Amino acid sequence: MDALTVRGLSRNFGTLLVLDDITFTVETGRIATVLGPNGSGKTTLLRCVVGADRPDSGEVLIAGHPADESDPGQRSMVAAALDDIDFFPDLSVVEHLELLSFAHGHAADPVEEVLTELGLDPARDQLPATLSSGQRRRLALASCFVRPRRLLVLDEPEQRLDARGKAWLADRLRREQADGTTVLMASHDTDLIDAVTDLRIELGA
Ligand SMILES: Nc1ncnc2c1ncn2[C@@H]1O[C@H](COP(=O)(O)OP(=O)(O)OP(=O)(O)O)[C@@H](O)[C@H]1O
Repeated sequence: MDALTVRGLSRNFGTLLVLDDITFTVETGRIATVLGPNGSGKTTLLRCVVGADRPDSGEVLIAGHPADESDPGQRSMVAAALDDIDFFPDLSVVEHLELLSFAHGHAADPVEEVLTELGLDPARDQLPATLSSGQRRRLALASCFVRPRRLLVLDEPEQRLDARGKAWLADRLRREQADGTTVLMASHDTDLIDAVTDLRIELGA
């Protein structure tokens, strides 16, 4: 079964044609990376895949079905960390993760494990506004890992991570893959791309 199919997808903003007839398929358990210079449409493509933006033409199929944000079954399959994550200002790090884990009905309770893995345990009681930019990025990634997922969509997940964080990320993505999760990410980090990518999706400038 193909986890993700994008077919003939186009998106323009006014006269600017950002995505021009993009087609690709990602098989289950593969890691696909969207590559391209600044402004080439990587974020726009990921936003169209998760339903945060609508393409002008073309379609997105998730596990063979048209992408539909209002479908609870499909929503529960897709975990995303794009670059516009809003946190609840009055919920601490641990409260955020507990809320997400609970709301998505995760069978296990992975919050403590994920806090430790992401190095967020010392900041567990802090509010988002008091976190460093790297810690906020880690919280965004942690939010994906405390919930069930079959498709993981990440926009430049390496952003703001230190060297150890980047090494962890490559390892984590390989573990996601080993668990049968499909990954679609945009990245500029050649080490990460070379370490994990099965399928390269190149966008022009
Ligand atoms: N809502 C919008 N309205 C107008 N233009 C937009 C909008 N969203 C994106 N764009 C434009 O579309 C183009 C692609 O943007 P996008 O963020 O998808 O690029 P990107 O490949 O992710 O870039 P980067 O590598 O810098 O993150 C840019 O020229 C951007 O200015």
